[in-house]
Amino acid sequence: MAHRKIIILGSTGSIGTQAIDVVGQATLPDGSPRFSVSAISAGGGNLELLAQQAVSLRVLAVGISTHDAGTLRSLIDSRAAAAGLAGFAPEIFSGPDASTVIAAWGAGTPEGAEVVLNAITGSIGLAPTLAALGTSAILALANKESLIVGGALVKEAASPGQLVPVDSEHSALAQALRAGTADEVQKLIVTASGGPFRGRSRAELADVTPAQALKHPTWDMGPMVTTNSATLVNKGLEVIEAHLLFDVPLERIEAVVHPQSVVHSMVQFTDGSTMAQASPPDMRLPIALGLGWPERVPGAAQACDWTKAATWTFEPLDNVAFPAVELAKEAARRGSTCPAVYNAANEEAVHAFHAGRIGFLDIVDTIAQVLGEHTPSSQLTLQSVLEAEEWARARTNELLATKG
Ligand SMILES: NC(=O)C1=CN([C@@H]2O[C@H](COP(=O)(O)OP(=O)(O)OC[C@H]3O[C@@H](n4cnc5c(N)ncnc54)[C@H](OP(=O)(O)O)[C@@H]3O)[C@@H](O)[C@H]2O)C=CC1
Ligand SMILES: CC(=O)[C@@H](O)[C@H](O)COP(=O)(O)O
Ligand SMILES: [Mn+2]
Repeated sequence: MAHRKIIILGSTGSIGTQAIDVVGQATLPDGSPRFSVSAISAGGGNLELLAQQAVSLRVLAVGISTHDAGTLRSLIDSRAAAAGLAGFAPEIFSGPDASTVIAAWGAGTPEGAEVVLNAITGSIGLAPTLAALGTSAILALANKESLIVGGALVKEAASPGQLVPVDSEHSALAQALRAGTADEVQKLIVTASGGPFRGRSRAELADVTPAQALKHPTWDMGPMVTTNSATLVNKGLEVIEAHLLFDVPLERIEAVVHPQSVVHSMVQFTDGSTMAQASPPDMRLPIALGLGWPERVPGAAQACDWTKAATWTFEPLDNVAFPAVELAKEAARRGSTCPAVYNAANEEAVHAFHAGRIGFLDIVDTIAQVLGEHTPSSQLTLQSVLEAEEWARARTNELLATKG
């Protein structure tokens, strides 16, 4: 166990702020900090918080995807002065490539990070993911979208053991997979809370509102992933994520509804044994494991309380009301640029839903239509992914303009 320098991309979000919490708590056996943060980045939607993080973590570099470097600098200056840190002046990078620059910040120098946590939301995280994989750092990946849209490109860029999942289900699978060899694995079972609309029929989903979709039953997360949990698109993305991370064929990956979100996923082995990872729903556990991988971080989160009565239930997915998982599997089977189209269409439709332009059912219906119209590129390259995404976003918005 040794001290690790980390970089956090998306530091102001749900995962980013919980990661900073983990960093503040974790110590080495001698009581010294286990982690320190050398650089952070965010979208620029919350400059106050970013400046406060930069000063309290004493980072060496900060990135924002907007062009507000001047505002950020003055916010950092005034917070640093108030904290008695005159002269504190981290490097600031601004503009659309800032997180990509931060992802590789200090690489190859003594200041370089041992772990990069990508906690950006959306497929905009692809370039930072590839940049982090171009260094010798471990990539602790919360930004599932970059793996799904980049597919083989991301896998090829990763050296063995470099890509470590932070997503709760995939962290659970990675832990359960420690119990057996690859040829002993029969199935991966990815659990789903079922979201706020679990149990509803398709007809009963027609009038649900954005506010209702943002009321997740078990997790407190950013708006995109919360909405994706409501449509089950999140589970579709996670089935593809599991397929890519663990090289298990899609037909041997199942999603099952587990409303309590305590069993985070399971591996079924060929002898009939199932290994499950269980803990109360708290992302600090998989975040800490991602930062410390392969070592656990003691005290990262509360364990289950076995002195209290508890019930865990499991039920099959309703693929009629929630066809997003089957659709994701179809996208992954077709391969190439199809998963990128699935994700891009979803990102656009979710924005339209929250803007009140379309209904809830239009989200997955539109993904299906756009995916159906897509001709996958013959070769998966960064260029073909970006082109497919651009086409999918434009086509989605064209279709959505006729709804509402
Ligand atoms: N939240 C959770 O519990 C879980 C999340 N995940 C995954 O983790 C990722 C992050 O989710 P979550 O933390 O909930 O999301 P949030 O919306 O809470 O946070 C997103 C972060 O990304 C930053 N960001 C947005 N756009 C850009 C950009 N162009 N460049 C750089 N940074 C940007 C935001 O900055 P700002 O707002 O300051 O502009 C913010 O810091 C997603 O992929 C999600 O699916 C997976 C499992 C659980
Ligand atoms: C915490 C986490 O990993 C989320 O991705 C979670 O999976 C969302 O819950 P759902 O199971 O409802 O999608
Ligand atoms: Mn998850």
